[in-house]
Amino acid sequence: MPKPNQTLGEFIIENQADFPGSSGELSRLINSIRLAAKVVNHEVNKAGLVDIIGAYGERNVQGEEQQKLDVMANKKFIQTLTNREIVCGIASEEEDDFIRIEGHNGDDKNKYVLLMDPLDGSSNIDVNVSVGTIFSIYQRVTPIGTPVQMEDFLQPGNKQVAAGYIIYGTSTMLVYTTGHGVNGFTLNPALGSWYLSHPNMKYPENGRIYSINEGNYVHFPQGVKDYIKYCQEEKDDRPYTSRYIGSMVSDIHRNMIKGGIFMYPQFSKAPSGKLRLLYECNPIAFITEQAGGKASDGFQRILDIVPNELHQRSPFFCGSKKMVEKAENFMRKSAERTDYQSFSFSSK
Ligand SMILES: O=P(O)(O)OC[C@H]1O[C@](O)(COP(=O)(O)O)[C@@H](O)[C@@H]1O
Ligand SMILES: [Mg+2]
Ligand SMILES: [Mg+2]
Repeated sequence: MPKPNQTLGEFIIENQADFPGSSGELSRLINSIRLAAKVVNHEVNKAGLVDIIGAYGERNVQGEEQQKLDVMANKKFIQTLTNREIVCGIASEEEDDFIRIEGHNGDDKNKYVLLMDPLDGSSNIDVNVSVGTIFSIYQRVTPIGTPVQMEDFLQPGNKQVAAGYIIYGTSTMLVYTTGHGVNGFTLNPALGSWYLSHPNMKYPENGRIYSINEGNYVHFPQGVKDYIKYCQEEKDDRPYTSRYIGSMVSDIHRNMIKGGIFMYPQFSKAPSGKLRLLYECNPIAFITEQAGGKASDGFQRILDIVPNELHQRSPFFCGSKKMVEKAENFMRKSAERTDYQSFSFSSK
């Protein structure tokens, strides 16, 4: 049972017991992430003082303008994990292809791959609003000792062995799961140590916060419009409160503590949604389910989606179980109506 104010280092050692016979490689990997997060936190906190905000001048594989902090965070995580020879491969939002990480003897001795969104909420960097880092860890499926392959990364989310996020906000927190519940650690900047501040995090089953970029309203599927109307209706415990930070990690973190739903659906300008399945939706969905919440693409469980591309996108509905179920009902009903209308139109 987690002890309040336990340090992350102590917690990792103590929870090694969750993995009888394990090599300790996953613990060392979490430890490396803990270190990289501190390095990035240090840079994020200086944003505005040093020349680290603004555009980097290049576009990533998704065609998005990279921010200097995107590139810095990407570099720091890759450097830290490479130096510690703790993964056999890394995939990142800021890298076109996956990176093979060889040991210093040129061997491929490690069994884990890491996928990451090094800086989440890039549009908020310059305006001093909280941003984050998201990571997802899998055991490779190709033999140890051979070069890592694309199939090691294109695994469904239900195969994750660990996932987490770091939030660089009013305080800096690392929240993660290894499939045994969700725990949150707060960095004490003076001591440089992470302390267990949020043991055993649980989503309230229901909530009163809905989180979506309503600026896209007219382009949303009818089911989403119906659900937003439902949230805004003067009835029972509604209307709900609308909150949207625009950094997914921060919106999700708030909803997990207070109860709520976060939605980034498909819409006419983004037919598959915006968020990336492998390093945004999957890790957040794993944490959400481990905290008693629910995550889907409006119809299917996110963790059961079988990926076929490294940077593929997915619609995302995530949060308190009852709220996500309600939103899914509206999506299903409107889909049935559309099917009926297209059927009745086609049969005429
Ligand atoms: O500005 P929009 O379209 O609402 O998008 C905001 C969403 O995009 C993101 O910023 C995408 O993540 P990145 O910043 O890592 O590219 C999410 O954090 C956020 O929820
Ligand atoms: Mg992101
Ligand atoms: Mg990003």
